[in-house]
Amino acid sequence: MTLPTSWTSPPPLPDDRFRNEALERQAVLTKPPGSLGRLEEVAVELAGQQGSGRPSVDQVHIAIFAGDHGVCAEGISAFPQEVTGQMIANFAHGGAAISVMARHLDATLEVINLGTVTPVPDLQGVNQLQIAPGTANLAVEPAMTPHQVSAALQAGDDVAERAAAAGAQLFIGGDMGIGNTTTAAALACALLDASASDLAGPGTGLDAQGVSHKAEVIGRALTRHGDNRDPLAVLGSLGGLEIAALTGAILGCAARRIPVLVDGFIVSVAALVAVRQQPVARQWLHFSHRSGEPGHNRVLAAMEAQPLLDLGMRLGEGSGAAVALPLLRSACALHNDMASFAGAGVSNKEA
Ligand SMILES: O=C(O)c1ccc[n+]([C@@H]2O[C@H](COP(=O)([O-])O)[C@@H](O)[C@H]2O)c1
Ligand SMILES: Cc1cc2nc[nH]c2cc1C
Repeated sequence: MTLPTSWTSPPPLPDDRFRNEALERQAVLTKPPGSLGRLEEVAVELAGQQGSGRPSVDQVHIAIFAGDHGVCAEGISAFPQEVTGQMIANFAHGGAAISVMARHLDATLEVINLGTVTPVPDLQGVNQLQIAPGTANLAVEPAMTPHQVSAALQAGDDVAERAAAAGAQLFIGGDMGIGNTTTAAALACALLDASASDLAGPGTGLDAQGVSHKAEVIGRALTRHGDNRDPLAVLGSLGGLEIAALTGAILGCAARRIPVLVDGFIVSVAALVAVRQQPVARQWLHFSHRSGEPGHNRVLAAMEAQPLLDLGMRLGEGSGAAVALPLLRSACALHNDMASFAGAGVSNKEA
């Protein structure tokens, strides 16, 4: 399998000097130490990641990765497969949740169609790659060929390259793919040695009977796959085109020193594949929200991730990350612009 050239060595580490300086600055700002809670940690991590004394997430690059899933043949989603292609058009026309949020946040938005079952017309802002007309049915055969995995990883890395060239200070990846909660759950089961019933959830809205059928389909896929735990082998066997591209984008951002704000269940599973492939990539990740999809908890725990928000969102598209972005902006503004005890003439804590 050919891997993106940005992966020839492990990702760099964030810059400890800027991280430590940011910690020292937090200690002298006019507030009791720690009183801004997680916002302090966010600013300190961003300072180290950006190698800057004034962290900023004004310039944000959002990319939505879309693809179809052969496992839909097993009846595992509440929605029909053609919605994937229809939603790509909705992203381009500005009517999807992430389209609204990208405008609201003044972020760049691009859409990458990795491969749909129904053809999608040429649309402005949509990069049509069509690596395959969706994946194969992972319950009966490997979802992707090694060539397809390579092409999808490279597509993600290309997005990271574009984000870097545009001067992005933060990257948000989103997903769109009917059936991809089955795919993501299967991937997570294989990587975490979890059982299908632990990680199968309602996705777009299955009832309890639908969820138990979905767990049975995932169980069949896991039996077929066997016990190979190599992250890219698992990705090829049980993954999706958009999930592979997200993995490529996350590792591509880490390689280029761009912090990533991780969205919900599907993007977190792509991040898990990335972290299993290159553990240092974890140091470039911020976690935005806890999805309503129940399997998300296990995936977050495996990366020791504490998401910022828990709003019961389960949309995908990068929407949870977009909703959390203002928290990162607040963290930066407070870190950069608050007065120090000495500067404001405020007495510090008693020694
Ligand atoms: O990211 C999440 O947390 C999430 C949770 C549930 C559903 N989704 C979205 O819903 C679609 C997949 O759901 P399903 O039921 O078709 O597997 C896909 O387009 C995802 O973006 C996303
Ligand atoms: C309408 C719709 C929008 C979505 N956005 C992400 N996943 C989705 C699934 C559906 C069904």
